[in-house]
Amino acid sequence: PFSHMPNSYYMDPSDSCYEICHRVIRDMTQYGVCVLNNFLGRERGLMVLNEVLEMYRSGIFTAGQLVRSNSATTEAQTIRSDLITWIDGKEPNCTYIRQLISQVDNIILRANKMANNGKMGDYVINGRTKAMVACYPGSGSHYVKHVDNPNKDGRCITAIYYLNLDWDVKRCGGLLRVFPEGTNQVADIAPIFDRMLFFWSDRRNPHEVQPAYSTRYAITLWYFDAHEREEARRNFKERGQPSSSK
Ligand SMILES: Cn1c(O)c(C(=O)NCC(=O)O)c(=O)c2ccccc21
Ligand SMILES: [Mn+2]
Repeated sequence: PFSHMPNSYYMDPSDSCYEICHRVIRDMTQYGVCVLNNFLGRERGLMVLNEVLEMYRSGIFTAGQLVRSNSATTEAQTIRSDLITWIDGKEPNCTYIRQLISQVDNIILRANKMANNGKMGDYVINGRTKAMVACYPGSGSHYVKHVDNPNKDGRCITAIYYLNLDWDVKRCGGLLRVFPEGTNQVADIAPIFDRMLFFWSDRRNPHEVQPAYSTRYAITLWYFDAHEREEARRNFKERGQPSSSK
């Protein structure tokens, strides 16, 4: 639960898209963070989980940045040990992941239109990255405190879908701790099964993944703001760097 933020919202299959979008707009506008529980419902959530487990078993995940030896000392300092793979959802055996992605697209794009004069947080959302499927293999794997988009690369909303059945933070760790800018209070979000999380990707929401002691899966999408993205691509061109394809 959030000390200064909304309690996460328990979705119900009868919820209309309007109600959900309204909730997203309200929480993002007021807190910059929004949590929706029971996002797909147990059955479809399990189908997404099975597709991710199958992908993991097939070995297509690549190590994040496993270790970077710390020159000052001999032992290799593990800076993050996540395993990731990028998918667009059209791959074989990704039917349910594809449905999840289009469900999130639906909500984000409609919420963006519904918000006052077609903007949510003054953004005009016109695209997103591929889906990043991430696995923390347990044994203390973690992700240091960071900002997803510190330098205006165009990403405005981070959307994370968690897949972890029976996740107990006391036993398994893996808590997402968000440090919202401008307050000394934190938002602790457990990566529990069928939970959907949205937050502004910029410096308003530094966050960390605390050490995980069980295998921890999540699927992340980053949504682009049209103007910021266009500006970022222009800057890349001027600096002669190919604008990233994502
Ligand atoms: C694996 N992983 C991440 O888990 C997060 C992240 O913030 N995750 C939050 C979470 O899983 O709750 C990231 O932001 C991230 C960024 C680039 C590459 C990999 C990344
Ligand atoms: Mn992040």
